[in-house]
Amino acid sequence: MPSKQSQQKGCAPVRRNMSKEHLLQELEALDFAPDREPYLPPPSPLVIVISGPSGVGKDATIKRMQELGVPFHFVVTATTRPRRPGEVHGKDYFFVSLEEFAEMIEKGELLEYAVVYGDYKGIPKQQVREALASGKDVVLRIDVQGAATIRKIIPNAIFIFLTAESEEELVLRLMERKTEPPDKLKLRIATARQEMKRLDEFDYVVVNRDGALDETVHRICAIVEAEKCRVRQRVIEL
Ligand SMILES: Nc1ncnc2c1ncn2[C@@H]1O[C@H](COP(=O)(O)OP(=O)(O)OP(=O)(O)O)[C@@H](O)[C@H]1O
Ligand SMILES: Nc1nc2c(ncn2[C@@H]2O[C@H](COP(=O)(O)O)[C@@H](O)[C@H]2O)c(=O)[nH]1
Repeated sequence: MPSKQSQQKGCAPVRRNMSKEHLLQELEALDFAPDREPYLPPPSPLVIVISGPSGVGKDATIKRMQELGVPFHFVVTATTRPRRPGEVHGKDYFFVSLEEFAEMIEKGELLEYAVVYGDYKGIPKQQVREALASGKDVVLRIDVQGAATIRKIIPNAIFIFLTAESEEELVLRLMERKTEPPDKLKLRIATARQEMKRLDEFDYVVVNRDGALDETVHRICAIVEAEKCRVRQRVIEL
């Protein structure tokens, strides 16, 4: 820690009292022109996969990130699942018919697709490409089997596993959400048990604690920030 005296004398930052223009003029007088190019290129856009069992809070987390103005493109996936009350076409999902989904598969428009709890779900390839081309980070919200597929296609993506603190907490969240009848809810819990065993396939795990959504968002942002400071950037090729 420098003493007060050294801060006042020798260590005071030079530029505080002089304009950049003035300093550049001084350099010019010395016949020295520093390179104006930035030392580093801007960090590469990232693909961030947010996965984990049904009901852990993937959607709630992403929505909160959007509310807080975290910059990223959320990929709206396509599904044959019937729309739930309050869900918006083009915002939560692209709700399509079975025939439309089959056509998307046939035309090669989906980066990944799977049957999730009896309905088709898939990631529109073009959306991911366009967002990355515009320099935006891309967030994919998918189930654990989908994350495994994406790891094969985009090995340099960041894989974040979101979990609740316990199975009990997960069940309570799903029950409170009231979106599934009891038999379907049981299937989601049974699937969650299997999915928890695949934690090892992920790069990061974040516990979405009860009532602590902002803490979850903070952790995810911290992961992304750290990734942007990597010396060897993750390069995404699609
Ligand atoms: N940290 C939290 N504390 C309390 N409740 C939460 C928390 N995070 C999410 N929830 C609630 O839990 C329920 C499930 O959350 P959400 O729908 O986001 O889960 P999900 O992982 O996206 O589920 P699915 O995979 O089925 O789409 C919602 O009612 C949500 O408001
Ligand atoms: N493999 C994929 N999983 C997806 C995709 N879009 C959403 N999901 C996941 O499905 C489950 C169930 O979602 P719900 O809205 O019916 O509750 C959940 O884990 C989603 O993240 C996708 O394109 N591919």
